[in-house]
Amino acid sequence: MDRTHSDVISRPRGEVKISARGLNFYYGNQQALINNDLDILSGKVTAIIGPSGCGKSTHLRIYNRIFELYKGQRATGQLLLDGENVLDSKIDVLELRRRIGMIFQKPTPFPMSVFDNVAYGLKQHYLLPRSEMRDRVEEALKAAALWDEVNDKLDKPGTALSGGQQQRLCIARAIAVQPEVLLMDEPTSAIDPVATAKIEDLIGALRGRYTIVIVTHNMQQAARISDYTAFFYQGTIVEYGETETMFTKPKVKQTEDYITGRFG
Ligand SMILES: Nc1ncnc2c1ncn2[C@@H]1O[C@H](COP(=O)(O)OP(=O)(O)OP(=O)(O)O)[C@@H](O)[C@H]1O
Repeated sequence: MDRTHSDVISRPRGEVKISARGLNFYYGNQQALINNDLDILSGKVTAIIGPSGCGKSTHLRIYNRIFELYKGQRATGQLLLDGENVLDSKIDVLELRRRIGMIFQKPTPFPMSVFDNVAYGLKQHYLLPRSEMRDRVEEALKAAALWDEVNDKLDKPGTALSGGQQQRLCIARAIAVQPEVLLMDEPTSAIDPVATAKIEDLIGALRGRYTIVIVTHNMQQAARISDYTAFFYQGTIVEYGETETMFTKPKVKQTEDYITGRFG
C-alpha cells in the first residue's frame, strides 16, 4: 500500500517554533533540497539524519540564512520562525542570528580569551556595563556546563581548551545572547566519547529552554537525545516523526534500511 505524504511526515502536536514549507535550495544550478516540509516543536530536540550528501547541513544552514554569505546559493519557499518567513528580505538578519544560534562540527573558538569568546556576541547585540557583562558571561558558561572547569582560566586563550571544552565554549557563546533556537551541525563528530557524553548531557539540560535542531551521523545519539527525528534522502524528507517510533517502527523501508545500517 502506498503511503501518503501526511502518513510519513507527521505534523507533531504542540507549539510549532519553525516550519519549512515547500523549501528548496540551490547551489548554482544544482538543486540540493526539494520541497522540504517540516514542523519543529518549541523546546524539543529534533534530530536530522540521513546518508552523506542528502542535504542535512544545507537544510540547517537556511534557518539563520548563513548560506547567504556564499555566492550562488539560493533558497526558495518558506522557512517560518514563529510564523514569520525568515527568507523575507525585510527580516533583520543580525537579529535573526541572535535568535537562532549555531554550533558547528569543528569547535570554532575565536582567537581571544575564554571570557571574550563569550562576551563577543553580547557586545555585538547589547551595550552592557562591565559588571553585567561579567554576570552574563558567567551565566552562559554555567548554562553550558563549563564554568567549573574554566572559572580560573577566563583570561586564557579559548583555543587552549580541550576540544570538548571548546565545543561547550561555543555553546556558551551561542547561549549568551539568549537565543530561542540552537542549531547544531554534527557537534560531537570531532570530539572523544567522554566529551561527547558531556555535550549530550548538556543538550538534555538545555531541552525545554531552547528549541534544538541537531544534525548527526550517529544513530545512537539521535535515539538517545532527540524527541523527533527527520530522515533525509537525496534532498527530500522521507520520514519525520517521534524518535521512539522512528527507531522502533519506521514507516518507510528506506528509513529502516538506513537506521539499521543497511545503507549510507
Ligand atoms: N558549497 C557547495 N557547492 C555545491 N554543492 C554543494 C555545496 N555544499 C554541498 N553541496 C551539495 O549539496 C548536497 C547536500 O550537501 P550537504 O552538505 O547538505 O549534505 P549532508 O547531508 O549534510 O552531508 P554530510 O553528512 O556528508 O555532511 C550534496 O550533493 C553536496 O555535494
